[in-house]
Amino acid sequence: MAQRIDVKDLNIFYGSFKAVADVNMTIEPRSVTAFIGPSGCGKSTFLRTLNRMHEVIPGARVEGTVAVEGVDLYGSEIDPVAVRRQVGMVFQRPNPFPTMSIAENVLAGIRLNNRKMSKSEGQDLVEQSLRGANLWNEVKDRLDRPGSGLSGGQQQRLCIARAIAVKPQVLLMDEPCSALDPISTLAIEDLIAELKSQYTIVIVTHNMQQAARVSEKTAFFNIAGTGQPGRLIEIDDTATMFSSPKEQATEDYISGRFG
Ligand SMILES: Nc1ncnc2c1ncn2[C@@H]1O[C@H](COP(=O)(O)OP(=O)(O)OP(=O)(O)O)[C@@H](O)[C@H]1O
Repeated sequence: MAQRIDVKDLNIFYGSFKAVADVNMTIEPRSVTAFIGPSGCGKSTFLRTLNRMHEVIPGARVEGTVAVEGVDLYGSEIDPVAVRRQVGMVFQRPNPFPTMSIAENVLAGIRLNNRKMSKSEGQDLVEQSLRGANLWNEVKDRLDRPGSGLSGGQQQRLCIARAIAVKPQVLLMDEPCSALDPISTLAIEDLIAELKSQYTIVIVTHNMQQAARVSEKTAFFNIAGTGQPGRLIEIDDTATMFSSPKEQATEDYISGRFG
């Protein structure tokens, strides 16, 4: 199911402000790629262009291409809704639908996509997705209770279950652990390690140890100054990035000298 992403000459705008300039990168399937860099360098903005969430913001647009398995997501014949089904997203704050039950939350993405399924098919998918998100054992006896009654870490795993229920090829995660305690963070990191055998995973994180723990590749973004666009400085194997990066700016950031 995992797919490769090729980004070419990507420039990202909010109105006339160029927020990110000239990104070229390949994101490998069945692996985790981490985006790191100082605040405002455009990590989240870039992440949102990988499933066309960026253009939901009025005035926001991109130039360049984002190809998933060779197909440009921004091609004129491409339906953005289909893109978001293929490329799922998990956000910083767990955001289950508060009035829906745990089971309904898992199926919410399917329902939005208007897919009809029988009750037993729905039940199977709920179980399969919750198992996939390492949450089944904790919630199997209260599937009809509100998703908002779970702990923060459980809610985030519920959101991951909701994302994988639509069977995406790619999972984008924007600081998925920043609102979680260390134990829940570990649970999510373990889950990411399991999911990467099936999905292409991209994670934005401020936590350098987390990038080192979970990812195969790390991309460092930087910004030259206020009002300047963010740029990709380098992307390499995570072990190399954290031991012998090619660029001085990467070394300075990783060693905590700035950012
Ligand atoms: N909705 C928006 N409208 C206009 N400008 C925006 C919008 N969202 C982000 N920006 C700007 O785009 C630039 C990149 O922001 P972005 O949030 O992508 O950075 P980031 O690296 O993810 O930062 P952080 O680590 O603080 O989350 C910033 O200058 C930001 O102010």
